[in-house]
Amino acid sequence: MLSVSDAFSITQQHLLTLPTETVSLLDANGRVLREAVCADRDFPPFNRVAMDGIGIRFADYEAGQRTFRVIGMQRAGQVQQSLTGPNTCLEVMTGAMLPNGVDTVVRYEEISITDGQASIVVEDTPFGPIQIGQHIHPQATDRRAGDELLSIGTRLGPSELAVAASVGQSTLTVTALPRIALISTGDELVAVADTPLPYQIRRSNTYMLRAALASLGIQATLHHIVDDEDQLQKDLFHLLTTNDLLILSGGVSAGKADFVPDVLAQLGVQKHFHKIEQRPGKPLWFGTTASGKTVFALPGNPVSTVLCAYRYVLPYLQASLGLALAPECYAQLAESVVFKTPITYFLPVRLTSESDGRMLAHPLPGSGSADFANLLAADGFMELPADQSEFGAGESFQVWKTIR
Ligand SMILES: Nc1nc2c(c(=O)[nH]1)N[C@H]1C(S)=C(S)[C@@H](COP(=O)(O)OP(=O)(O)OC[C@H]3O[C@@H](n4cnc5c(N)ncnc54)[C@H](O)[C@@H]3O)O[C@H]1N2
Ligand code: MOO
Ligand SMILES: [Mg+2]
Repeated sequence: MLSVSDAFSITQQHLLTLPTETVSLLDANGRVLREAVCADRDFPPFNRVAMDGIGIRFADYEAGQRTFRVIGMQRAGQVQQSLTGPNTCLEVMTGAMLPNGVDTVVRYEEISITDGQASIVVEDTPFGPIQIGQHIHPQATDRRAGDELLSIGTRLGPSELAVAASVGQSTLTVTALPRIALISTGDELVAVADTPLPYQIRRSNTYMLRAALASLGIQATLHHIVDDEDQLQKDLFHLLTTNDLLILSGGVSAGKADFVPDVLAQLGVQKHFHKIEQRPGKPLWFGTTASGKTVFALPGNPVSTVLCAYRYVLPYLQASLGLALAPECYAQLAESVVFKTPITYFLPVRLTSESDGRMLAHPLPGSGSADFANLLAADGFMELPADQSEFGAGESFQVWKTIR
């Protein structure tokens, strides 16, 4: 059987090829950028006044002058003005262009203005003694015109959208989102609004998957297929033609109604693996078609479905969209754990961050891969390696965080 890391690599070698599309800046939040965004002007584009007050010539101040005749006002959004004559000043506002001849700004808090004369009354300011160049944000000190501000593969969030707006990008080229169908299978599963008979349960896995995919901005559709081989074949054939990715749950293990692997083979989906040395989620099935479609068939036990979604499916989609994989997260076990089976064990954990900077993982073993209520308290799964069976308190391992 396949190790977790080999299974992961295989999925990453068969990514979806997604086209680009152009979206409005207003619709770009959460999307993955496919074009470099460069500065069309310097940042800031002019010497910018950074405090409300007066603009003076430092040489006047250095020569002992403390009172300056106010000859006008330079507000934000006005064409640049000029300081004329010695011992004069202009009132200047934050965001304005620095007037010609001004090299120092003194805040209103440090001056008083009477009869058109501004006098400096506070010399020892919270920023220190008055200095040449103070409270001026010089042109191009942040970025230069032509600098690359956002690179291909950046996920667009609030800061990125502000930068894109400031350089005039009313539209952006991003990765198109894949069309994804989430398919529950099983005769025992009824709709959420139905009242289950004693031998039935309501389907829940596809709702979990839909919410997890929404974290990537993907709105997947929900489907259900009963445990009937012909029906499964008919419905999956149709869903394969109208989607880029199918994510199934259930029907992939050893039961007499577990038709999914056979039906996928009949439909020409090439199997890359079935079963991984892991718990939960052992019977995971992964394959692709000649036309570039992908199928993940996740084990139906809800905790297995959750683990496979976070450990394989979400990283698969991140990489397909052109995103770098999320940084690895590690934590120390808060108490010792024993797991004797020589397979990777994904232990549900609650995380706490300690005042000494450590992240602690508190085990929440629960009662197995059907106990999905146990995940309500979990922040993720700690990946305990297959070649170890005793895991001591304080030992550090990788954690796959779930969305909470
Ligand atoms: N003889 C063996 N039996 C089983 C093995 C095995 O290796 N040999 N593997 C076990 C493991 S591990 C898992 S995990 C499950 C996987 O089962 P399937 O993927 O075939 O899923 P089902 O049989 O359809 O259902 C299993 C379980 O999950 C519930 N389920 C399914 N779908 C949903 C859904 N959408 N929402 C909520 N719950 C769902 C279903 O009712 C069953 O209780 O197989 C073991 N057996
Ligand atoms: O892996 Mo199954 O997921 O152990 O129940
Ligand atoms: Mg089964």
